[in-house]
Amino acid sequence: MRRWKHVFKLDPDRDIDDMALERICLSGTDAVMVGGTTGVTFDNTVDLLSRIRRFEVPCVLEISDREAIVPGFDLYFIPIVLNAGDPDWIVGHHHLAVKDFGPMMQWEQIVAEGYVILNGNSSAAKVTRARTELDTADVVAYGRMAERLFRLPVLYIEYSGTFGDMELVSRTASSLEGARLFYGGGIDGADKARQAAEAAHTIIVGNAIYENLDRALETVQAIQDVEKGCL
Ligand SMILES: CC(C)=CCC/C(C)=C/CC/C(C)=C/CC/C(C)=C/CC/C(C)=C/CC/C(C)=C/CC/C(C)=C/COP(=O)(O)OP(=O)(O)O
Ligand SMILES: O=P(O)(O)OC[C@@H](O)CO
Ligand SMILES: [Mg+2]
Repeated sequence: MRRWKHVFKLDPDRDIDDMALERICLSGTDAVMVGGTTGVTFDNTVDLLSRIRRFEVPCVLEISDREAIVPGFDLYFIPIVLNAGDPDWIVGHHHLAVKDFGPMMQWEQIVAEGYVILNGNSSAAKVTRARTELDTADVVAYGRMAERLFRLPVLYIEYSGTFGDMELVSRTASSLEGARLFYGGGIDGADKARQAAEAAHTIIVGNAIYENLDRALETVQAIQDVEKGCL
């Protein structure tokens, strides 16, 4: 996970045909993450996992619903929304899930993500009642809390559905000393992928898969170009 530069996020609540799924899984992306804010069920998650498992790409579940925790993923990513207005999305659902699953959890498969949600119009912001009116200093402070207070391995800056402020992302990444900065939101092609990859450690491409697959696939090569430029 610490070496991932590019991840595709597939939503179990959205349709993807076999050909498109094959192109995603064979694209050269570092991993496929399964997740979404609404409409994620046990059944649609099992279905997507079994289709992805025809390929060798690492496959992780980002849990957003306790009813849709499916065995068989390589890793489980657990969002903790640091700027949630409703504490259930910081510790509440997690507490109930650990109460149910605690005895059978393989903790080495668990990756906790400190989320900061910055697009107030996104489903994730609405569900968690996120306080999105934040400036760079606020987000840097959340980053320091994530890695220093809570020892989280990942800070996820989430602009889901819109392309964010890369200056803010870059300054936050620079302030982290060990945690990885994941950036997701509005990466719809190579140009935005390059900008995001210059600011963050790992970029996540979601909606573009469903909106323009060819352009979404170009983001993988764009990351490789940024990497070569850094050598
Ligand atoms: C045997 C077995 C199965 C063992 C498994 C054990 C295991 C892994 C247990 C897990 C225990 C645990 C701590 C679970 C957490 C439970 C939980 C529900 C936590 C809350 C997560 C959370 C804060 C969700 C809020 C929403 C959110 C941040 C979702 C993340 C994904 C996201 C933002 C997607 C974007 O959504 P999208 O649908 O694309 O949005 P748009 O419509 O805007 O595009
Ligand atoms: O869907 P987009 O806007 O690409 O965002 C990706 C991801 O961060 C969503 O959780
Ligand atoms: Mg989405």
